Amino acid sequence: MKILTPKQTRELDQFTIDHEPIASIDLMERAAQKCMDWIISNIDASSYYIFCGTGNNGGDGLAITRMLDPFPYNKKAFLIHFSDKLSKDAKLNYKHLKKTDAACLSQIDFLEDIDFNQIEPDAIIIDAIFGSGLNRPVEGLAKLVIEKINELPNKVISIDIPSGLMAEYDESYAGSPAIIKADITLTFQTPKLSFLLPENSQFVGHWHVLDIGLLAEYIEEQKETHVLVEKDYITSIYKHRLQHSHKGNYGHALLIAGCYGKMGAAILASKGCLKAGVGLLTVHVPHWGYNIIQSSVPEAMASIDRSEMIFTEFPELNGFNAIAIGPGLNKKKNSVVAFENMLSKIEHHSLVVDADGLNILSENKHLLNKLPQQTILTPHPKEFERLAGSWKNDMHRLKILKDFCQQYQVITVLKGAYTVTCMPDGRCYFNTTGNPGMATAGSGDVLTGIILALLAQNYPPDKAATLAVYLHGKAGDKALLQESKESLIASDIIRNLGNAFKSLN
Ligand SMILES: NC(=O)C1=CN([C@@H]2O[C@H](COP(=O)(O)OP(=O)(O)OC[C@H]3O[C@@H](n4cnc5c(N)ncnc54)[C@H](O)[C@@H]3O)[C@@H](O)[C@H]2O)[C@@H](O)CC1
Ligand SMILES: [K+]
Repeated sequence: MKILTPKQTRELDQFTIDHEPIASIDLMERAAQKCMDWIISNIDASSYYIFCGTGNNGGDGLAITRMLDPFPYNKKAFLIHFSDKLSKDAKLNYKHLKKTDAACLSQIDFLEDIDFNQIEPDAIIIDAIFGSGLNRPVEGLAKLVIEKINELPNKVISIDIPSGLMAEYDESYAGSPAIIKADITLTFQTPKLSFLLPENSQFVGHWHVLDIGLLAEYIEEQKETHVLVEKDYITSIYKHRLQHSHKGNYGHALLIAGCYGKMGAAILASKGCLKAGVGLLTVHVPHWGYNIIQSSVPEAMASIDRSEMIFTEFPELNGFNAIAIGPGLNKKKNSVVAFENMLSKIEHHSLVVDADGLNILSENKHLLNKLPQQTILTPHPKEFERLAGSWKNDMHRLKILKDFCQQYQVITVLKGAYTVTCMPDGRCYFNTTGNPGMATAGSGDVLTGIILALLAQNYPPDKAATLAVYLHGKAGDKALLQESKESLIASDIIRNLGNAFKSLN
């Protein structure tokens, strides 16, 4: 699903109004009705307090209040009068509500006009103060109201976007205190980019996309800049296996991993790679790790380094079509030299760099310029900070990520909730699978193995990265059927990769 910018969202509204065609007031009615349908089916409460702004988001809130009328609920709507200029459709809905139930409607000019004590703790607050039209931090009366709502124990449902949160913002917006902390956000047609940034999960709560019938035709024409990766996208890139195929069809991968004391990382990455369908796997390990890898992963072939303890050389690369380097490696000088030598020998191979491979890059930045185009880097946020510098907020981090990928023409998988895969042209793909149980030792090594396997099977690097991230998360979700978030370990992710693949059929 494409994520639209605020400008595109406005254009999409207008496109629908012009081409469906539909009057804007009827579109607002449709949006409010979708919210009502969701609320009636999912919420069990007897009182609703609806806080409305003066723009179209407020118009939605006023329409929802009217739609509550046939139901036996207590309801009260507050028009937060931070501007004299009501939008045209908010004004119409204001008049309409006044006719239906004038008693439930109050205009609020001062914070004291609201008796917050009357709001029962189990009542639902509907937040329709600001939507996607917000273009600066909230101040004055609206700020006071938002702060007061955040102090209440009530469940809050935000319409379209928590009031005070911008759909997109720059680094200067960090730390704005007046943002509604919603439990649920009902957003229209596509999610907003800010929903996908970790720092905003405290505001957005659980979000649901409501289809209000805005025209897909417009969305299809828009360039993919930010994409939410869901099953439909993944099934469109997943290649089914042919009946008459053999292991030679699925590539030969080289994994360079492990050192004295860190062979587990090499084992986990190897198993992830094999379970993700690679034809053949060779693991290059220090001499010391030979027995370990042979006995733990009998399906893999071993290439032995002359060094007892660390990575100092690499095998002839010709026979391989994809290479991964980094899990459980180390950063010693001889390994850096071997890594640099290997980079100069890479021709047609796809490359993944993880863990200590990334640390080598951040301590030897000149190597970044030597990475083959479309190399896939898989940092967690700390590793990314070492590679690309620090950020002021998560939106700023996204900008740094895009600049980094464009500068070095690499693909970066920045791990976390909604792991984002950024392409060399700046396109960003946000993953939707996975869970906090996967924040566990070795989880990243498994991901590296999966990416390596998909590259070896000839997936283009951008698709290999997004598909691997999705499958890795899905395997983690499947593992949660037997495990808890605490008990889940990297081996459970490997064990559930089969279920993750099956879920694509
Ligand atoms: N246009 C359409 O067709 C539809 C719009 N819908 C609703 O309309 C919303 C967008 O409405 P609007 O564009 O009217 O904007 P909002 O209702 O989000 O904001 C109201 C107005 O406040 C002003 N403003 C922005 N930041 C402010 C601040 N910090 N302090 C004070 N005033 C500020 C802006 O001029 C804006 O027009 C969506 O979020 C959605 O809820 C829905 O009804 C669906 C259909
Ligand atoms: K809102």
